[in-house]
Amino acid sequence: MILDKVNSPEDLKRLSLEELLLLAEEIRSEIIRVTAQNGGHLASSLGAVELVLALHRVFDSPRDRILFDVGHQAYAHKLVTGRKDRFHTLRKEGGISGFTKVSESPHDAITAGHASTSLANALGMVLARDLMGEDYHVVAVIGDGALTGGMALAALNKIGELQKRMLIVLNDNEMSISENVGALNKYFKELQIRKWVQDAEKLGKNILERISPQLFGLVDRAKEAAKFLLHQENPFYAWGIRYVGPVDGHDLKGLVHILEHLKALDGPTLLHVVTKKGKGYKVAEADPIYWHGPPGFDPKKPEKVSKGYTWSQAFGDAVTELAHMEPRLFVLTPAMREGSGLVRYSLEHPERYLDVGICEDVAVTTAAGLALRGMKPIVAIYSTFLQRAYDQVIHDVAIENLPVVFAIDRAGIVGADGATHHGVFDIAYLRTVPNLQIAAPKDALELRAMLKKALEVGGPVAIRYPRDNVERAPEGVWPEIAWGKWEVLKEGTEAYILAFGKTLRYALEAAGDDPRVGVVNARFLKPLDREMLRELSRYKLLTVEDHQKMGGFGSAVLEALNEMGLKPEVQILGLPDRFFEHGAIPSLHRQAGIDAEGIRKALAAMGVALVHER
Ligand SMILES: CC(=O)c1sc(CCOP(=O)(O)OP(=O)(O)O)c(C)[n+]1Cc1cnc(C)nc1N
Ligand SMILES: [Mg+2]
Repeated sequence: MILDKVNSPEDLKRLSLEELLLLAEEIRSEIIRVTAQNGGHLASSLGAVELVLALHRVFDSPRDRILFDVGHQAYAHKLVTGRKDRFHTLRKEGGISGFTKVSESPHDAITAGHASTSLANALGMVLARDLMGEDYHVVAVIGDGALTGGMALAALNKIGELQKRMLIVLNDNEMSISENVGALNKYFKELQIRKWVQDAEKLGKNILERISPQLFGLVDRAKEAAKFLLHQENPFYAWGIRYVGPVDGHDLKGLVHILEHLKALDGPTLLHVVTKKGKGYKVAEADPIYWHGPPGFDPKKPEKVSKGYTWSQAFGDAVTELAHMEPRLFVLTPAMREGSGLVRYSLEHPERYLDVGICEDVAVTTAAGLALRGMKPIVAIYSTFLQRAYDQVIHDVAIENLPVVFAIDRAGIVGADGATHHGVFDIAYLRTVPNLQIAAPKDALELRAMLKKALEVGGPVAIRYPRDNVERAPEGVWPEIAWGKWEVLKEGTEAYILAFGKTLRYALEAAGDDPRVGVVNARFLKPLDREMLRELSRYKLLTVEDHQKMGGFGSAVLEALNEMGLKPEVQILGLPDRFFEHGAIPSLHRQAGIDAEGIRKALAAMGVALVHER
């Protein structure tokens, strides 16, 4: 195998073009093999193989800095930068990350996972380079989806003004996770010379060149002039950035040629490459949405596997039904239609659905605008990505107490996507916001009850639920819920575990049938159910949450007890003050001590050693 000879990008420079082409196919097979075992971002990484090889052929990483926006398309990059022997550990606990990670390799220029960060990072690097009088290239690879993020567009504006030497490679496959959205995306389609036109052009060139080189030269110059005119209103020109393209992102030879040329240019240049998401693997090319991030699969017989009924689907089913009952309901997603369970909703209520692109800030403030004019918006958003819109939650929604509902998916540890994707800060960053209420349902029925009630509350409400399966709730059933009230699931004589969401299962498992330990579904985190808390303050209390300990639910309980002048023995279980890497959710929960075992240990330390513990 040629890949056996590649231990660093240096080795790529010694390969012939034929060997490079063979290497691309070997890399594709290795990406498919390992993603089939471990799951991962298959289609994105398959689409970037030639681009990665061309970049590492032309540039000199790690001296030159090559940044990958989101970092999920960088499996080929990992394979040619000394990690091929560890590639089988991709996304596994203790293994290599599924994204680029500075601490993992000198070739990983940024730690990524959240979109749209590469251009501002690159801007910082070129400023540092020039201030320190150093001389290296900075290349940022950004997808058409990531380019819909405000951070990226704002960075372009600054990059164009400063005119620092850097190369931006737009990897345009017309896809985000779903089909890409936005005016720029439409513009790229117009700009792109369709494959069939490119082929026709190549055919025309061959014929014309044979007939009359002069005529060919004339036609070619006319085409270039037309393209130049076409590009004049090119937004990148407005941003002061040299635009080159669109070029075929799978033509390895052509990419190497053009990158060699662009490498010599000064100022900022954007090379627009057109790729096929899932390139080289038929099922992924045919359905880049499913194969964006499949769980494991049989590489010989790749089939879609059902992940079971999830909280996301329970949410999607609930809002789809709700929208028939509430004509002012409007659902927004920042580029996570599938992940947030909104495919059915988007088909049944297209006029009250909006995918804003990868810009959570725009999603939240657009919801504010909708609420100001009488609509009832729901922002469907992952906990980790809501971090991108914290000021918008405060400034545009909470201050005026607007009726916006935040359906916060992936709340808690999420597993293989690791530290950049765990949703473990939202309680802390939301509970300090006045007017905003926070709830966490124990099952799909309670989720339906909370969503329906939240639309009537009249102010902002955040409802958080985990990345997990859940038992389906019957359609058409809308139970009532005592808003703000906790629920005792099991009585106890000595201690009570206050839990919600996913940790409730651990609490019930830990308490078992021991009469001394009660379990409370503390489903309202703000406001807390102070009346029940006062009653329970006669017992020892153990709070448990799938969230950072600092600033979380347990902190809120302590603050409330303090304000009420109550001093029961309280222990808080939550994630310690560090980042959790990628790994299996149960294993990470065990490490954090928030699973049934951790709860039993904490109770034993409080003098309540459970019956089967004796
Ligand atoms: C991995 C992940 O979380 C991805 S990959 C991806 C699509 C990126 O599209 P792009 O065109 O940039 O790349 P492509 O896959 O090669 O087409 C999204 C929306 N997400 C979720 C997401 C949402 N919001 C933010 C701020 N960051 C991320 N990463
Ligand atoms: Mg894309």
